[in-house]
Amino acid sequence: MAEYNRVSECVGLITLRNPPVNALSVSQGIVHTMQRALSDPNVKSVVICGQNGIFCGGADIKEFGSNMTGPTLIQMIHAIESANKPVVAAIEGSALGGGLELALGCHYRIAHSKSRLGLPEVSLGLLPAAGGSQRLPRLIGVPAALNLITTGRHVTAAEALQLGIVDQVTDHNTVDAAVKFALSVAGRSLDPRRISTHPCPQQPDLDALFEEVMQKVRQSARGAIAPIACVQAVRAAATLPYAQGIERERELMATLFTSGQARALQYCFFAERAVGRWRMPSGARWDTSKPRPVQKAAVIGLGTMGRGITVALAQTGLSVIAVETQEKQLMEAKQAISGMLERGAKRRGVAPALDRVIYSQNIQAVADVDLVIEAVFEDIALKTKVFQQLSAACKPGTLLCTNTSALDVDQLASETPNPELVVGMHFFAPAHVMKLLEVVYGPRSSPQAVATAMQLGKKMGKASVAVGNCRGFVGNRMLKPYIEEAFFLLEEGATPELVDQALEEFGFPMGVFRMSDLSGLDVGWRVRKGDGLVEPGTASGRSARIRQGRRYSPLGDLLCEEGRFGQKTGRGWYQYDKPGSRVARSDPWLHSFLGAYRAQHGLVARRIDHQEVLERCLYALINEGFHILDDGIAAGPEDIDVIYVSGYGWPRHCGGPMFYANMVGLAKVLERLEHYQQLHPEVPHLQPSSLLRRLVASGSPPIHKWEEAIKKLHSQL
Ligand SMILES: CCC/C=C/C(=O)SCCNC(=O)CCNC(=O)[C@H](O)C(C)(C)COP(=O)([O-])OP(=O)([O-])OC[C@H]1O[C@@H](n2cnc3c(N)ncnc32)[C@H](O)[C@@H]1OP(=O)([O-])[O-]
Repeated sequence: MAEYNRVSECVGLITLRNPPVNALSVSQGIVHTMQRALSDPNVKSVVICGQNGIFCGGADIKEFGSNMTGPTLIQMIHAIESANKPVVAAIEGSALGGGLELALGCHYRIAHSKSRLGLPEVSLGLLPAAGGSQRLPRLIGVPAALNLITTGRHVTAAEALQLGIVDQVTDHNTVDAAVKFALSVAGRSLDPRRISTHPCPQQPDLDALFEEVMQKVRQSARGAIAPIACVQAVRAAATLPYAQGIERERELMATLFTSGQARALQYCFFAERAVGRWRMPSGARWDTSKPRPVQKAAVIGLGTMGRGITVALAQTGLSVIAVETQEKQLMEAKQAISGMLERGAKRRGVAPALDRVIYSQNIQAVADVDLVIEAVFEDIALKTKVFQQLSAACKPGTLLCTNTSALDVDQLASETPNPELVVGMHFFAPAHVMKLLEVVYGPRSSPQAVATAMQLGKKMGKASVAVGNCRGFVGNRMLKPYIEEAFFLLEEGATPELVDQALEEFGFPMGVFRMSDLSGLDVGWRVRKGDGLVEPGTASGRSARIRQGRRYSPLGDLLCEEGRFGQKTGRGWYQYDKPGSRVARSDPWLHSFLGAYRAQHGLVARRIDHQEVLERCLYALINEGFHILDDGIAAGPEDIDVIYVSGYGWPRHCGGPMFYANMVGLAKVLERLEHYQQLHPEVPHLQPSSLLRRLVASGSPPIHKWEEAIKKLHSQL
C-alpha cells in the first residue's frame, strides 16, 4: 500500500497507494518503505506523497469498528520524525486527520495551492490522536490549533502557509517541488524540524484562554463530547511535556473511540455518501441513470424561497432566468438577490455572480433553459397554472421542478403533457444556506429527471436525498407527530419551556415551541385550516379535542386567533421585547391561558419529566420513519437520517432518528410506544408501525442490515 522508488538519484520517494483517498490502513507498508529509504546509503532525503493527486484522507474510518489504529499510527509517525534524513511531505488534494498528522511528523511540508488541510477527527467523534493534538499547537500556537482541532475545519494551502503549517505552496507539480526541496535540505540539522521536541509557543493567560474556549465549545457542542476532549488534549500540549501529552491524548481518545457518539458521527459520514447512491422502487438507480447537463436554469416566483434558490444556482455557476410577474416584487427581489450574492462573494473572497442572473416579468423568457424550478406561493391551482404555462413555453425536454413542501407532486405532474420530466425539489429556507434538498419523485418521474435533480443538488453543495411522493415527503411527514405530541404534552401539564428544554438538552438547536415562534404559528394554522381541522369557537370537553376521529389539540389555533404568530408579532408560545426580536422570554399570559384551557376541557395538569417529553416526541417521529420505510418512500434509514441531521437540527452526534432508534434498541422503542399507545388510544401515531414490530420480531437486526431485513419481510407478506 506504499510504493518505494528512488528519484533524482538520492531522494527516496514513498507513494501512498490506497484508493480512493489513500486512507492509512494498519497494514500499510509505510514503516517498511521508510526503513528501506533510511537504510539506503544513496538516499539523502525522503519525500512522501499520495497517488492520484491526493496526499491522504486520514485513518481508514471503515476500520474503526474493528481495530484501534491509533498506536500503530503514532509509532509510524514517530519513526518518521526521528529519522536521520530529512522527510518532506508533498501535499496534493487533501491532507486530513491522520494524513495531516503524518505530514506533521515529516520535517517539511510542501503543499499544492489547491490542496486542503485539516484535522476533522472531531466531526467523527474523535480527536487527532496520532500526535496531532500535541504537534499542531507546538507548530502554530494554542489559539490557532484550538480553532482547527475543535471545529475540524479544512484550511486552504494559502491559510496553512500563513498559519505556518506548511513551508511552501506551489502551483506546479508538487512532487517535483518537494523533491527539489528535499535535495536542497539534505544534510541539514533536523533537530529544529522535529515538532514534538518544541515547547508550545508562549501564550499569556493560558487559563483564561482555555476557560473561554471551553465555555464556547460547550455551548456550540450541544452535548457532543469530542469537542470538549479536543480542548482537553490541546491543554495537555500547552501544559505538559510531549510524552505526557501523548499519554493524555491516548487516554482521551480511548474514551471517545468506543463511544456511541463516535459511532453515530461515523455513521453520518457514510450515510451522507450513501444517499448519493439513490434508487427508486421501480429499480432505477444512480449508476444506471444518466443526468442531463444543466447550464441554464430558471426560477419562477421570487419570494423568500425563489430568491434563495436563485442565489444558490448562480453561486453554483449556472445562468439563471429569474421570473416574477409583479414589477414591484421583481425590483425588490433583484435588490435582495444582488445583496445576497455580494455578501456571499465577499465572504468567499470571489467576484459576485451578479451578471449570471437575468430578471424578467415574462414567463416566456424560460424558452431555452434546461431546467425550471417553480417557487410560487403554495397553492395547487396557482402551481398548476404555472406548470401549464411552463409546458407551453419551454423547449422540449426541459426538466420541470416544483419547490413545494406540502403539495402533491404527482398531481402537478399529471397537469403537464410530460409528467416524466417533473420532480419536486424541496429546498429549506434560506435556500442558499440550508444544506438539505429533498428530491421528490412520483411514479411517472423518469430516472433521468431524478438523476438530473440529484446531480444539480450535489453541485449546489446540498445533501440531496431522493424520496417518494407523499404528504410532507419525509422530513415534514415525520415532524407532524413530533409537534402534535408536544402540543398534547402542554395539554397534560407541560409548559413550552419544559418541552423545549428537554429537546434542547437532547441536542436540537431549538425546541418545538421556540422553533414554531421562529417560523410562525400561522404557517401550520393555514395548513390545518386547509385540512378542515380548525373549528373556531370555544367548544369544551373531550369531544372538542377529537377531530376527524383522532386526538387533536387546538392550542396552536387558539394562539393564532389571539394574533400570536410568534416572533414576528412579538408574542407566540413565548413573549418577545418587540415584534421581530429573537430573545424568547417566558410569558405568564401563556401559562394562565394553559391553565384556563385545561380547566375548560376538564384536564388535570400532571408532572411531566424530560424523559416523557423525549420518548413521546422522538419515538412518535421515529415511528413515522418506520412507516416511511415500510411504504418505500425512503429507500433506507440513511436517507431519513441525513434528512433529519442536515435539515431538521437532529443532533449529528446522535446519528439521526433511525440510527438513534437502533442505538436505544428497537425493542425498547416498541415497548415505550406500546406503553404510550395504551395511555392515549386516540392517538394513531403512537400505534407502533408494523415494520418496527416485524424488525423486533426478527431479532432487531443492526441498522446496516435493515434494508435486507425489510426486503425479506416484504417478500414474506
Ligand atoms: C486513530 C488516529 C487518529 C486519526 C484519525 C483519523 O484520521 S479519522 C479520519 C479523518 N479524515 C477525515 O475525516 C476525512 C474524511 N474524508 C473526506 O473528508 C473526503 O472524503 C475527502 C475530502 C478526503 C475527499 O472528498 P471527495 O468528495 O473527493 O470524496 P468522498 O468524500 O466522496 O470520498 C470518496 C470515498 O472515499 C471514502 N473515504 C473518504 N475518506 C475516508 C477515510 N478516511 N476512511 C475510509 N474511507 C474514506 C468515502 O467513504 C468514499 O467512499 P465511497 O462512498 O465512494 O464508497
